[in-house]
Amino acid sequence: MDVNTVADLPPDRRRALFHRDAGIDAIASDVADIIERVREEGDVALREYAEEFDDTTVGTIDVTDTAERAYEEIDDDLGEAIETAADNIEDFHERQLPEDWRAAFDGRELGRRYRPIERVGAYVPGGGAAYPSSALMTVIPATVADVEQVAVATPPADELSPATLAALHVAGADAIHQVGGAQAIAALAYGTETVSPVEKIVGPGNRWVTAAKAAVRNDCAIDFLAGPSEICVLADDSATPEFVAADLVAQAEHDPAASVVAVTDDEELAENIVAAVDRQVEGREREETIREALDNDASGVFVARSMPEAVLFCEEYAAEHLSIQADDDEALLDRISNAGSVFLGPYSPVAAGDYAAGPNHVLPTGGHARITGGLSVETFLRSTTVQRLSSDALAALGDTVTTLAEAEGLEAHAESVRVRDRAEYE
Ligand SMILES: NC(=O)c1ccc[n+]([C@@H]2O[C@H](COP(=O)([O-])OP(=O)(O)OC[C@H]3O[C@@H](n4cnc5c(N)ncnc54)[C@H](O)[C@@H]3O)[C@@H](O)[C@H]2O)c1
Ligand SMILES: N[C@H](CO)Cc1c[nH]c[nH+]1
Ligand SMILES: [Zn+2]
Repeated sequence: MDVNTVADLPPDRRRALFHRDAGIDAIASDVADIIERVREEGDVALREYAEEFDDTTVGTIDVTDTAERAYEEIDDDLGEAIETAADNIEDFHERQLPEDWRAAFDGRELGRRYRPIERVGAYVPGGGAAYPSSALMTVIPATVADVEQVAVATPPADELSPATLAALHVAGADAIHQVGGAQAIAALAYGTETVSPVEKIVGPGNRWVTAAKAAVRNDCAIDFLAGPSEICVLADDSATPEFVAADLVAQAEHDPAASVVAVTDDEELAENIVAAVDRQVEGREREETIREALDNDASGVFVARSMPEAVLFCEEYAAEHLSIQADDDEALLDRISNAGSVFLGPYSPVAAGDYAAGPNHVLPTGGHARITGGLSVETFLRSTTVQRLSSDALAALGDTVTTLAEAEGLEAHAESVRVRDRAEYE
């Protein structure tokens, strides 16, 4: 991990940072082949890919009935942690449920109503580490939205993670399939003998999962691209280097393709963050993954000439997670628009939000925070508008509609209004 000056960043480094893609584009054609094979060969392909990519032989793909037992058998401490996290996530997401509404607009009765999508697929990662937290983060908002069928795909293993299965039980998953990577996304999008196709796929994953979501999105809705993890820490001289470093190392631990950056106006702090990172990485269980992530071109510590310049850097980077560790964090927050989730102050480590604070940890990566927020109850709802016009309200609007219809050359549209103005139909 190196220290760089924001003002002197060469164009290729700016591209690596601000147009980062975590290696997703490079595997698009391999992913297309995997998807094609799953569409042609169904479960046979899923089993063969499990041997090839997950190094395991899959017996039954549908493992739904193992979740309850896993929940009963896990340690009490783990069970309690899952329940506490689940309660906090549920509380936060219940606040997001929108109300149907109707209102009068000059005689026009207009409104909006919300209904859940019927069949949703949730991807719960599990290649390098098990992700019971992602089980809670994907399935709970779907159940809060009242989705009828939530089908989960999670990578196969000789022994599936009991914590993930237990979390899926607590969250209320309806079906659980052991299938991972691009093949899981293909199975959820198009169906196989065992996996029923869904209407929308949600959830995070590595670059294989993310590239596959991008590839199927014309045939099956997706939430957004939630790929290898990212963090940007915006810090001033009040920040504690050990805290900043710990947050960078934590997100680096997810994936060699993770992007972890810190930006500050204080050169000494930048040097101290790098030194603290070095101290913290040494001897870590996932040291190799962390080092690769820290050393990739989309990671680094950056020195800006001022805090406004540091804020601009954050806006351009558009992080999945933005941590603000600075004196006037609320004033800095006011100037930020592009971030999946913002963590304010020294005692709000991203890891708290990853697991248990309540907000969703499935968040847009690769700069997609410029255009979308993270997973929410709304992700699982579709809205329908409703309109009722009285004859007076239609009469009041008639000239506007017919004039615009004629301007568009759509005479039948105009006539469908005029016909209602004739006495014989009353
Ligand atoms: N953005 C978010 O909201 C968010 C949230 C949680 C986790 N994540 C990310 O999820 C990811 C989890 O990654 P993971 O790898 O542990 O689990 P994963 O479940 O995402 O991926 C594992 C699967 O990848 C496939 N795969 C691996 N190597 C392959 C290859 N060479 N060719 C084809 N397929 C291959 C395998 O099929 C395997 O089942 C990390 O990148 C983490 O940062 C993101
Ligand atoms: N930081 C991840 C999102 O990028 C979420 C997570 C799950 N477990 C630990 N962390
Ligand atoms: Zn994390």
